[in-house]
Amino acid sequence: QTDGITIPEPYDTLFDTAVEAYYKGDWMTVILNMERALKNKELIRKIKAQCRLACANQTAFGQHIPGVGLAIPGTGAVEDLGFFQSILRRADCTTSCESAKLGPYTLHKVSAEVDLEFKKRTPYNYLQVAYFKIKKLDRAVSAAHTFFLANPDHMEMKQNLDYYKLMAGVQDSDFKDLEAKPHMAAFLDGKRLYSADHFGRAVPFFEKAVEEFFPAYEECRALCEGSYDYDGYNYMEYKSDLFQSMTDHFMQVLNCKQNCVLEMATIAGKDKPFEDFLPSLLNYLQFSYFNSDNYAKAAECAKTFLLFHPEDEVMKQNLAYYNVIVGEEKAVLITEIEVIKQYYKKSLLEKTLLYFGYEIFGVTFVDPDPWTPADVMPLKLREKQKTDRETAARITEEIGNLMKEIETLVEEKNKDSSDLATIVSEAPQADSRPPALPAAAVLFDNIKVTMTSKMLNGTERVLLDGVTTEDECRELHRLSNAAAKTGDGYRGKPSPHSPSEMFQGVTVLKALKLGQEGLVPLKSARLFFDLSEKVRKVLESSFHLTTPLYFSYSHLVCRSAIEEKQEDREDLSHPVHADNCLLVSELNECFKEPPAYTHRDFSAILYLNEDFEGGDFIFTELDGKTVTATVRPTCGRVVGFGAGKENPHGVKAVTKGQRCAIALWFTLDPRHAEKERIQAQELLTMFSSPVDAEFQSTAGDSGTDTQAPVDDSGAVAQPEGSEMAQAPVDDSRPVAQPEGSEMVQAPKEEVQTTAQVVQQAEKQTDTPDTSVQNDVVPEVKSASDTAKDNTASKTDEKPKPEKSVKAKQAVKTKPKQADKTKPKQTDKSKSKQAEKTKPKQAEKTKSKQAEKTKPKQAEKTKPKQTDKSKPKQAVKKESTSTKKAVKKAPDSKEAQVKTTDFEAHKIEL
Ligand SMILES: O=C(O)CCC(=O)C(=O)O
Ligand SMILES: [Fe+2]
Repeated sequence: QTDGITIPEPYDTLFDTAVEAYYKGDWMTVILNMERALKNKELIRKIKAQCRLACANQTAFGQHIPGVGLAIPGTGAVEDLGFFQSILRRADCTTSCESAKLGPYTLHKVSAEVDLEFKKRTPYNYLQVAYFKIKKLDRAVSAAHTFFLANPDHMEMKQNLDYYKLMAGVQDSDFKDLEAKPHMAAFLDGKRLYSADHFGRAVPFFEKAVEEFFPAYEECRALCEGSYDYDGYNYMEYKSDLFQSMTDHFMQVLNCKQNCVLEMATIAGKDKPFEDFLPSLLNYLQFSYFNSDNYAKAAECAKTFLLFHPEDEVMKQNLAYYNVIVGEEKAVLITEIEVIKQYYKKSLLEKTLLYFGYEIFGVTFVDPDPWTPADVMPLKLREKQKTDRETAARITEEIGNLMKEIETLVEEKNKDSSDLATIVSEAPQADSRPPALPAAAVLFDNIKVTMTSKMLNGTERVLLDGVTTEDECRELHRLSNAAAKTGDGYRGKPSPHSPSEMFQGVTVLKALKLGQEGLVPLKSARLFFDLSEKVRKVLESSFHLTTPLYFSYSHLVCRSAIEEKQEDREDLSHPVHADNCLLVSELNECFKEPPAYTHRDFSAILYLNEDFEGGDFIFTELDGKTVTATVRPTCGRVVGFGAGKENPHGVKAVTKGQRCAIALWFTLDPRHAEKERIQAQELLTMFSSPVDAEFQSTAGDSGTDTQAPVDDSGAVAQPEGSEMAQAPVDDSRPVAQPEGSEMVQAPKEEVQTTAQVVQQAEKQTDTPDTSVQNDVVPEVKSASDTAKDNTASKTDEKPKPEKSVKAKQAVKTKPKQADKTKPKQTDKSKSKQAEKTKPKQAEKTKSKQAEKTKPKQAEKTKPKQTDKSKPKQAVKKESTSTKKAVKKAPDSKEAQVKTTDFEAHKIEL
């Protein structure tokens, strides 16, 4: 506390306290601290923005050049000093304002990790659980809703929400977005009404959206005036002179400010901001005004829209139409909306400066707006971009040719059907390397290398065939289904990756346990164990490893298409991800840091069947979209690959039938060798001891079918390799929350020791549903491991961002989704032109003149007119308007392009 002002407590500390309390089940402390963390974060944001905006007012530079809004510091040495004087005063003002209200700068600096948690709305995930536990349902619901909006792929939260909807005492109004940005909330409300043709009712919402846009925009911009980001520079070596360093920092700030447009246009949980937000908003508003007979306002909006898109034919025609109705005299007095005009001018000027910085200093500027006139970009840059585009096109063509050559090569190679031994002996080996482990070919002579890294267009990739026999495939397929019947690692939940598929998984230890209990044939469980060992050896050999691979995790897993959920399906069965790093496809980066399983070095999938549709395995580039190779699963085929960033991969939607495979992850580091594997080995040794011989035979006889209620805990089950531990919902899901089961579900058990795992596995039969949090176990650690990284793993224990979310989102940009939310404008703009003689328009037009000349155009944007439009008239105009609509319509179809991209460079096997 200073001078009666209370300095807000840092929100990262509050967050940590809340998380700690969560694991102790101290719900009140969770709520108190998490709510305060959210409040303080917002408060700090507000204070900073207010300080900077107020100081900008107090220490504005010079006069404004009329019509441009550019400040001039003056001319001559004395005025130059005046300029710097203003700078000093501004610095004094903001620094003292901020430090008086917030304390020292470092107090509120948070790590990128914490920042990400708040961006992902993780606090609401904790709050949801805490409020649920203390029976504050309305709060739990709004927290759940708020979280889900930003994490729409979160299946657990979806289930919670579905559950809440059915609960007594929960109101529709409880489903609130607690983080809604007022302008976006108003816009979305308006858009909903608009889509339902309630134009008049949409007007106040769109108006509010415009009104709320600017304060939020200014706040966002003020927050850009932070410290210089030395990213990419060595701070110690950074030696720019006064003006260069001022320029560097200023360019960064200006870039950030320009990008506020995108922040304003971002909708929680959507991967792409709303395109061309402000002009689109004006477009919606003009048409809503038109339909509410407010032609002057419609004209004002149309005029303002034309600032951004002066060549837009439809809007020009609309404006002409409105002008006629309003009357030319009044029409000339209608001007663009002032605040938007200023915005436009300022933004253009900023772009000019940024392009200057780009051209002269090489500070990259990617224009966030689609409306910038071409000549704002300096000629040289334009030419450079043109050459770059041409080069890119040429490279694409060359790659295409190369691919063809490769394909021919592949065909030829396949003819030779080279076996592993040849490949191994051909492979270049560094002289200094110790001799490779024994070649798998020596051990297993039926195995063929079908494709090498090169053929698969990547590095550390291999495709092997003949690893198992048809009989073995069938046996393991049966095992998977038998194990699933007794309960799978996913508790009968649908796939954690796609709502259109069912997932079932079983680990080696789980299978052996089931075998021991006589619920599945022990022989099959043993086969599972043996085959995974075989793959391990083959992989060591294929990659010419000189040190052994250790198992990190093994999983027999099936994905089944849910028949009635296949229509209009656009998602993948398994979103593109990498197995040991967090893929952020937007950045073309993969971060090798927790919660990724960073110790995983190699992955292999052994396929067991092919009688299903879809389900191809794909390798992509780091963008998560460009497919570099496709593998069709088939019995006995293994795709092996390095688990890192060089191998982003995913699984295409399984649209019919069931796809089964053994997924294996390996590490080179013996310290990370899977403890469960050792347990499994011990069990196997025990089974083969004479004492158990009798038991074994009964187990074998018991067949695959059983009615016995068996725990489905899959105590060690873990979501797919790439998937990280999930949020607390997992263990607190209201559905999974019978009183008394609390102990088992306590979050602190989330990370289990091997001892616990085994104990739990042993208790299985009498605890039918103890599995709740088991499949969120990030990694089974030994007791000593757990103790060892107790401090470090504090963050590990937090609900973790789902690793593949980003990749998922990137892949998900689907045409249909875009369509769903589309206003009918695209259709409308098509139809308008054709609509010349429409009854509605005739009715609406107030003057004869108007009727004669304008109706068609205004009508263009009308909903539902498509049907009515006259074929002949439509033909010619429609083609142009369609194009335009695609470009300018608020929800453009651009997303479609992505899906096509996704198929690029595909090599089918
Ligand atoms: O099943 C497959 O083909 C791949 C699965 C995968 O990539 C994973 O589980 O990490
Ligand atoms: Fe994977």
